[in-house]
Amino acid sequence: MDSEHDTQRQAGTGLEDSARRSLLRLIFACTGWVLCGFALLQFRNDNPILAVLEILVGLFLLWSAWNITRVRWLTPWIYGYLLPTFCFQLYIMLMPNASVTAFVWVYMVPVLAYLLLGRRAGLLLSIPFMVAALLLYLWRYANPESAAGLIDIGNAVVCGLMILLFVHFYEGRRALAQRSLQLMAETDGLTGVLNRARFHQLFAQCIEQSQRSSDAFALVLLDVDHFKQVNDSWGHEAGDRALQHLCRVLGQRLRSDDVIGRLGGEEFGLVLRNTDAVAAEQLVQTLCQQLERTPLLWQGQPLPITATFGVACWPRDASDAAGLYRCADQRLYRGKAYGRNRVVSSGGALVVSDIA
Ligand SMILES: Nc1nc2c(ncn2[C@@H]2O[C@H](COP(=O)(O)OP(=O)(O)OP(=O)(O)O)[C@@H](O)[C@H]2O)c(=O)[nH]1
Repeated sequence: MDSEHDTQRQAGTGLEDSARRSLLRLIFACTGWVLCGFALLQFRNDNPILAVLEILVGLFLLWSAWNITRVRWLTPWIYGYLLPTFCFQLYIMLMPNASVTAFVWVYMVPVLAYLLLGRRAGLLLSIPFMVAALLLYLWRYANPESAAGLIDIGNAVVCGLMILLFVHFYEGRRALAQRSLQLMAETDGLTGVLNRARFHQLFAQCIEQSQRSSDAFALVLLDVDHFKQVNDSWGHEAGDRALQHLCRVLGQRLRSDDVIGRLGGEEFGLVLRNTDAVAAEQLVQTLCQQLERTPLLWQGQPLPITATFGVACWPRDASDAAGLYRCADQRLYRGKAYGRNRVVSSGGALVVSDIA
């Protein structure tokens, strides 16, 4: 549920954050040194203004390479580098005494744009710069009257198109692979809900957000009743199907921003965002009853599945994550002790589910 939104968001931005920072550091350092080197050549080429400019920008990039791992928002730095760099490449092609080989730098445009921005933004940024570079090339250097001139144009255009095509294809496959790896790392293979580690991560994030915004939310821990008997009587495969069935039933009632995770064996956790104590108790009651009324059909026979729920509400029941977890856990085990198939949601009170 939540993991899907998260992974989709990340997969659309090119490399993951830490890899983008490392790559930017490398790019800034390389560009910084290259600019300082080229500045010396510009001095020799009688172009002191450009030389000074290149030295200043080169030094700034070397300083940025040192600091890029610490900046908070990366995207402005990426655009702040790519846009001036791509414009500068076009400007160099316009300079009267520019070398014809300055044109080759344009082939870096799709490589950098796709790696740093992902497929969509990479394509949108690459196309206008590559088209502009092609028009400049045709205007300045093209000689379509001779066969050799036509071959030059063909080389420049086809090479650019092939780089764009390969990078586009590669970035699509890479993003897909990253998304499926991330899903595997964050979800439980049997039920498809979040695994324990990811659940705890999102739970901690929810605590942090609620501390800032003072929004209420609920943590629910639940454990399938007499699950050993399900395995012993119907077999392990039926037990597996029962766990999948439970997650399906829960998932049908939860909202898309609620979190559901498997904490181990037959124990699950829910984080109900923006839900106060009253709403949480009502919802969990409904979940408990819904589960009881929806048996798993196994080999043509109804296999009853019930669970016991412990509900703890933020900020009513605790002032930190560990306290809230402990509270929900204690309520779950109190529910087990009182006979199972019920919701325990506050103090010593038991809210017994509607068992016929
Ligand atoms: N089929 C299946 N069984 C599992 C899985 N994970 C844990 N189990 C089984 O779940 C059972 C849990 O048994 P217990 O801890 O005694 O709990 P219970 O029988 O549900 O009893 P109460 O929780 O007290 O109601 C064990 O038999 C585990 O082998 C799984 O992924 N698939």
